[in-house]
Amino acid sequence: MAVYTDVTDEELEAFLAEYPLGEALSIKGIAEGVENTNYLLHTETGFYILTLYEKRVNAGDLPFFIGLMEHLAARGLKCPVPVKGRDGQALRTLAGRPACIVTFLDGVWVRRPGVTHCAELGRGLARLHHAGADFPMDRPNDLSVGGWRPLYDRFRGRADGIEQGLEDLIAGALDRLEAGWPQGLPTGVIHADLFPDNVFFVKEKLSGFIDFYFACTDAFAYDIAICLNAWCFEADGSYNVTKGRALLAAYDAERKLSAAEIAALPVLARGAALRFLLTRAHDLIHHDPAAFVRPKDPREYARKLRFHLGVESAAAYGLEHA
Ligand SMILES: Nc1ncnc2c1ncn2[C@@H]1O[C@H](COP(=O)(O)OP(=O)(O)O)[C@@H](O)[C@H]1O
Ligand SMILES: N[C@@H](CCOP(=O)(O)O)C(=O)O
Repeated sequence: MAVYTDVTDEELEAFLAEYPLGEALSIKGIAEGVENTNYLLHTETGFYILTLYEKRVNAGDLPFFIGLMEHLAARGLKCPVPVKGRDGQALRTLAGRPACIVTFLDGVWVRRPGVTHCAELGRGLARLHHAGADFPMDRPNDLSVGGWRPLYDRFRGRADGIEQGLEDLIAGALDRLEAGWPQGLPTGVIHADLFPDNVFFVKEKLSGFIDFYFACTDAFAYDIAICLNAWCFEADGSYNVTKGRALLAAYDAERKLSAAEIAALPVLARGAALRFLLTRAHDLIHHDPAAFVRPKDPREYARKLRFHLGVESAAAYGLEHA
């Protein structure tokens, strides 16, 4: 359960006094999520999400995340909008944590996305990339190729305890990716964590994106590679090319992929698989048994990485003109 920080009635009352939202009618901790504390807040003016940023979020990055949500929403993308207090600020402190209220998004996330959801996602992702194109701030991706080895070093020697052979898999993939990571691809704001739990749907229509706290400046095609990993594999570990085709065709119809992006897709997909394998393995090994959050399974991403290591062309992902 992702409620790391409790808020007392007095703290909430003083916090809310800074906003034109009326008094609190109820506040409930949200069990879902991993990184931050989220509350569903009901006030006299409606429902909101109150987020307290926990240790993995660098406070210096918050103006980027808050500014990005404001920017994307102003361009018509459906995402939470930070609510400003009477002083014009969206970001302040609550219970010793940086905190922000954002608007509530309707919809639910889909546990088992189908082909139609993947097409909606592809279209939505391309729109997100277009909407972020003129966002003036930069945030380097600290979880791209340059960040993987230092992360691996924090649990090197313990990977085979998760699964026999993991150490060789990671070391081999790291060497290859560091030597051949694509450069010069079209770049801009990417979400970088667009898993199904961060995309809301109403019936089969995408109703919005949440959780922009890994967003950064990086190659657009890397965001696509993250989505192929997170949306297009089945529970048995197989890649569903029909889902991949739907995602890629819908993206390409909205934002044309360049030849360089298409050629880079297999390497980017390996990198995306390694990135989530590393963070999951790290979080599992360093897991505090007293914490409520259940670590995600790194072996799922080891399987995906092995699949991508055997892919030579984006055609294998379902891209028609690869
Ligand atoms: N703007 C929002 N509107 C509606 N629900 C939200 C919103 N933001 C977060 N939530 C709820 O909170 C949960 C956790 O949010 P998330 O941003 O993924 O947390 P974390 O950053 O801790 O992973 C979501 O699954 C969703 O149920
Ligand atoms: N999507 C990541 C973990 C981050 O969790 P989120 O709740 O912030 O999306 C993974 O699956 O490893």
